[in-house]
Amino acid sequence: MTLTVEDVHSGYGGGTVLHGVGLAIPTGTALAVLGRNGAGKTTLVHTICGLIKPRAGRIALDGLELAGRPAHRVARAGIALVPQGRRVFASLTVAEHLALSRRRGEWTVPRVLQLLPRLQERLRNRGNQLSGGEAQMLAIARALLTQPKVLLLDEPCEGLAVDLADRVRAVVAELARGGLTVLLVEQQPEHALAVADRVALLADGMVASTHTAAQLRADPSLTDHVLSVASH
Ligand SMILES: Nc1ncnc2c1ncn2[C@@H]1O[C@H](COP(=O)(O)OP(=O)(O)OP(=O)(O)O)[C@@H](O)[C@H]1O
Repeated sequence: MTLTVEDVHSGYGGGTVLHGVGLAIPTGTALAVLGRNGAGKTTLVHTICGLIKPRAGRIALDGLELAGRPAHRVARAGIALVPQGRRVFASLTVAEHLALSRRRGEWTVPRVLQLLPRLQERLRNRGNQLSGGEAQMLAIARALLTQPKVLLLDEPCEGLAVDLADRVRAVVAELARGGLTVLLVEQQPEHALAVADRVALLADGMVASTHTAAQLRADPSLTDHVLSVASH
């Protein structure tokens, strides 16, 4: 399904963080949103999935308007979030996490374990016994078991060892190739390019520019003005 975000304004209390964000992610493609710390990336994904109510703007899934709907309604419409920091429960086992997330649909527990075989070996381990990479795999598995059409991933490779981060990115790229619509929040351009077809640069609460992966590979300096600390 195509996710469309138009002129979204959002923030906390008296402060506005997003000042008119616009994006469109066609079915089966992956868009990475790149931006510095505090640029508003998490605010954007939380606004899309209904955890923060936007002050203005439109958020639609294949034309179905979702802006302002509560998170459980947005989830039911087919948008799942893999949150920053994984958010797994310390005292629940992997098997219990999977059982709690499961909804009827094409993603079954055996299918997610096939995609993420490391979890198969950890089914009886509790959340606090998992490595960062395993917890990230579990966070992705949980999201898939809700049968999403759109997957939002907030810095999924943050804090992971290089080989595990590569594995997580490979899984996300495979999901997009399989037809999921993916929005990936990243801070490193090279990580975004490992997964995304297109990259949106977020600065000062707005999309400063959007580039194809090929354009960014050909001219890495395109990200300089939004990512370099010196320019601010
Ligand atoms: N719960 C909150 N209440 C008030 N302000 C917040 C809250 N969460 C974030 N902010 C502020 O909103 C701005 C954007 O934060 P956000 O977390 O969206 O940025 P980010 O791009 O995801 O950053 P990071 O890369 O550090 O995760 C920051 O100035 C931050 O301090």
